[in-house]
Amino acid sequence: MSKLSRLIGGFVRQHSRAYIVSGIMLAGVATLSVWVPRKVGAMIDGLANHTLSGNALLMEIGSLLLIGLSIYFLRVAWRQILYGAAYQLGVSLRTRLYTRMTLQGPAFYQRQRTGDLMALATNDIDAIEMAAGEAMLAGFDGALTLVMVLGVMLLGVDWRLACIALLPFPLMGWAFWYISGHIHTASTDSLKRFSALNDHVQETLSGVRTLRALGLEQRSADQFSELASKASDASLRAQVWEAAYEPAVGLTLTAATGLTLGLGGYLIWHNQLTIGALTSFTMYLGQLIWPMFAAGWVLSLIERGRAAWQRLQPMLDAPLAIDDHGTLAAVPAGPLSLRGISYAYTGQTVQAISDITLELKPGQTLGLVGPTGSGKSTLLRVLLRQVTPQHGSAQWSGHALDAYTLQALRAAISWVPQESFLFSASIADNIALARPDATRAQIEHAADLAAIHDDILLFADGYDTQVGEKGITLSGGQRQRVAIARALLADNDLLLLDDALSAVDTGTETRILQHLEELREARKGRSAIIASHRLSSVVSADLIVVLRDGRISETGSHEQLLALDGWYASQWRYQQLEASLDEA
Ligand SMILES: Nc1ncnc2c1ncn2[C@@H]1O[C@H](COP(=O)(O)OP(=O)(O)OP(=O)(O)O)[C@@H](O)[C@H]1O
Repeated sequence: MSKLSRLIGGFVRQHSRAYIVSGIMLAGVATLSVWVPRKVGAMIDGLANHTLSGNALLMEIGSLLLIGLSIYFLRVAWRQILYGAAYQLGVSLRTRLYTRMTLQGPAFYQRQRTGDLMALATNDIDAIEMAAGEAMLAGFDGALTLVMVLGVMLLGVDWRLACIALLPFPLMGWAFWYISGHIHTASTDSLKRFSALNDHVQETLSGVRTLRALGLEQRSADQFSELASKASDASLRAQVWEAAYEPAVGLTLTAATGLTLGLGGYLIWHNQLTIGALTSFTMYLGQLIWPMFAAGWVLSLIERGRAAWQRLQPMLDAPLAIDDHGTLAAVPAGPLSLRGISYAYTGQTVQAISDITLELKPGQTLGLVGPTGSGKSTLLRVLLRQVTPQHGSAQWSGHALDAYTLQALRAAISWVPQESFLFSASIADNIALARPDATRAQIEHAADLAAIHDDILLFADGYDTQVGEKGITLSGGQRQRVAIARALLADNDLLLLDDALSAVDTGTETRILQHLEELREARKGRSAIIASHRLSSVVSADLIVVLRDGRISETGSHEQLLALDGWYASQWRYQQLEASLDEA
């Protein structure tokens, strides 16, 4: 696993200018800060010895004020420059994660929880950003101040005082090491618990109607409250450990001050040290507070960043569920041919589809029917390359499906799944999703073919009606027809309908199917695969394939299958009877 330091190192190199400029400003701040106690010490000695005139004293005070102002402005400037750069790391990590997530296939999302991924994109990346910005600079600032202050204490004031003052520091080093280990564990736990909380919120919001319908609001609220208190406990544990730095610093500095005053008093008593020098020295000791706190703070930011990076990196590096090494950038017209295709989902011993062999010529329509769970959707997923079959070969126009780039393959297919997703946008924009340049007339034509045009006109804003999260809710059947309109507008070579008419009444279904047929007549070469429970959807298909337990059990035209008197024929009779009862 690559380390956080490597990630940050690469980032610092990339933004070296910002880091160098901030570093120089910080060095300026440190130099000015170190100068102050020496000036104050000299002033005190001057006052004590009556060698400082009133004018000189005013000048000294003025120059101290000037130094204070310069320190203030330099601090503001370096923070702005540095954070501007550090936020870029957040942007770049978020973009990397987002891009990776858009490329991942269903297998990846089956393993990951949405709330967790959202937490990674927000909370965890924030923690890494802090490690690259705040921690880097506070670390540099603290280290520089420490070296300069120690240097001045040792060489500029009194080496004996410096040596005695440093005695308690190794103990503080040990305490820091011990605390940071606990912070790492507590931070990992806290990030995980925040993810779980996020996940619960996401799932509740998606399934809020089901929750309400089943009267599970209270149970869900209780679960939320439990997760929230666990998340807050975990966060508190991390904070408690972080707070432990402060007493360690306080104790060390108190011990150092005590030792300094003891030795300082002795040296003054024996005329080996001036009062001004002891004042400077204790001021320098005070200046060590910041590097000490910085060290604690930096350690905790780095541990949080490391914990976040350990969670984020596997997501960024997770191999794509579907490899995309094809080179052909377009799918030419030609037959689709499957030979002995078998596929079992990850972790499943039973194959979802077994030994599927079939051929679809350009312009043909294939009907795919079978009981629920018989493998219809899985077969369509193979064509979309959402899953990779373990056995057999799938070719389109003479090339294996994986010889095409995923982009090319999917651009040649219009897929309408069982549950279509509508984005938070207008109906027109939802239909034009695959063809944003489509004119309103083209959009309306596609909607007309999908038998949704009249429904849309009934909405107050017509095609501009907002749907999705912030808009109106379409009925299941309306949603399916908007999705079909979307697919028809895309006008690709192969149309896959996966039970896409299940929520539409039979009359509307017949109208849509008729439109599809007219469309295929008008545009030669367009093929379609219609997977459906309802046999009326596939009656006029050129070839109907019946799947049972993942295997092809019957094939033929509607008439041939009726003559075969197998599953198809008995299902047909049953569905016809059901339809006539419905009409009666
Ligand atoms: N992601 C998955 N992981 C594991 N098993 C799966 C997954 N998706 C589907 N299956 C299993 O594969 C088999 C075929 O499912 P598939 O969805 O292809 O059937 P289907 O014919 O489309 O069913 P339906 O008509 O109910 O939509 C079923 O046994 C199903 O439980």
